[in-house]
Amino acid sequence: MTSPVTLALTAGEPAGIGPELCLQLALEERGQRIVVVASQALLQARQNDMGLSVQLESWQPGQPVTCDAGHLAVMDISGVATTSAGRTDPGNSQYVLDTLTAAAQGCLDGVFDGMVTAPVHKGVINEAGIAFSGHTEFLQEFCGVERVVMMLATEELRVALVTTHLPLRDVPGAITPERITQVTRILDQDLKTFFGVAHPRILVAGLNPHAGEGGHLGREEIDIIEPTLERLRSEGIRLTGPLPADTLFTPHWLDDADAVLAMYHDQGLPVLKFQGFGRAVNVTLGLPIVRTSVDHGTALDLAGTGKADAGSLHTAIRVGEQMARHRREHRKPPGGKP
Ligand SMILES: NC(=O)c1ccc[n+]([C@@H]2O[C@H](COP(=O)([O-])OP(=O)(O)OC[C@H]3O[C@@H](n4cnc5c(N)ncnc54)[C@H](O)[C@@H]3O)[C@@H](O)[C@H]2O)c1
Ligand SMILES: N[C@H](C(=O)O)[C@H](O)COP(=O)(O)O
Repeated sequence: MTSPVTLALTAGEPAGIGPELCLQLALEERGQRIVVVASQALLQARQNDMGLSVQLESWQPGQPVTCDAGHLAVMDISGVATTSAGRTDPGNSQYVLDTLTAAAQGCLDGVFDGMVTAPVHKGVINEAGIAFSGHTEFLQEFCGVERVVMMLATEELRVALVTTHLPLRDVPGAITPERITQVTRILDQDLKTFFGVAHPRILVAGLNPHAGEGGHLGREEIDIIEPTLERLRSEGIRLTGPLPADTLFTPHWLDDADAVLAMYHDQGLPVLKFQGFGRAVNVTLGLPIVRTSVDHGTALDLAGTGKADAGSLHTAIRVGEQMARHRREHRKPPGGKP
């Protein structure tokens, strides 16, 4: 018998749909132990506004976690400045980061088996004078690792990225042999560790139109990507590419692949989100902790209306639990109990 998984769920941007998605989740019976890491006052204010009735239970490490419908365990984080739905406030930024820190530290300390994040608003955090480009980079720095990989996935498609939240003008300079090597090794390893893919087959996109058209539309494929892939192939990693990104996302290639490695954010993610927005998960690979997230943003236009769909949050929780169980398996001593 395996013990239940305990996941921290950060509620994200106070003005966004994160807090109400947490409350929506609390109205259901849950298979996992979920502790929402957020301001309890914020959750109470949002449920008052929306006419919801969830019993918020203050939780601290070591205490049991309720899974009952209508109840929600909350690790209270102080410092929220304003709680209005739809109206962002840079004064909330440090509080938002404090929720991430508390959840991540709890994972490192073994209090949580993993963390799931509701969306934050990158722009508002920067408006507070805090440089922040995303959970992915924040957690990379917090955990002190050199490289992590952003991967979004649906049941049918996984898309990982060589570069994450970079201005487009900075992308070509970031496509280096070192980065491609690190990202590809992490992707290959974590597909095995967390997703049960024994011998991952990875399609790699080129950077330029038509993968550079033999050097006539850019040379990154010839000078950087292909030689790097060749070295990685010699390590036994199964790579196809660099392929033209416009035709890579077709059944001809995808039917025989386990993941796509795109060179930059808007090369890969629009395809994934077109295919499965609302039921996809965002995973950070290469961390010493499990972290999953929703596929959508703060949806300020929907906050407080009750119209936000919780489909992606359900996926993020399911995949987070699956990854946490795989991590336990990998750490289990031979013959030992999980
Ligand atoms: N995981 C994260 O933290 C994360 C992910 C993506 C975007 N963001 C951030 O969110 C902010 C807003 O980004 P955006 O406007 O590009 O994207 P968005 O996902 O917030 O909104 C895009 C559209 O999708 C709708 N939508 C989003 N989530 C929905 C849901 N659960 N149910 C129904 N409809 C939903 C919105 O109403 C909007 O029309 C930005 O600051 C961005 O950086 C954060
Ligand atoms: N790139 C993500 C997306 O488009 O869904 C999103 O911005 C969230 O990224 P982080 O998990 O790094 O916050």
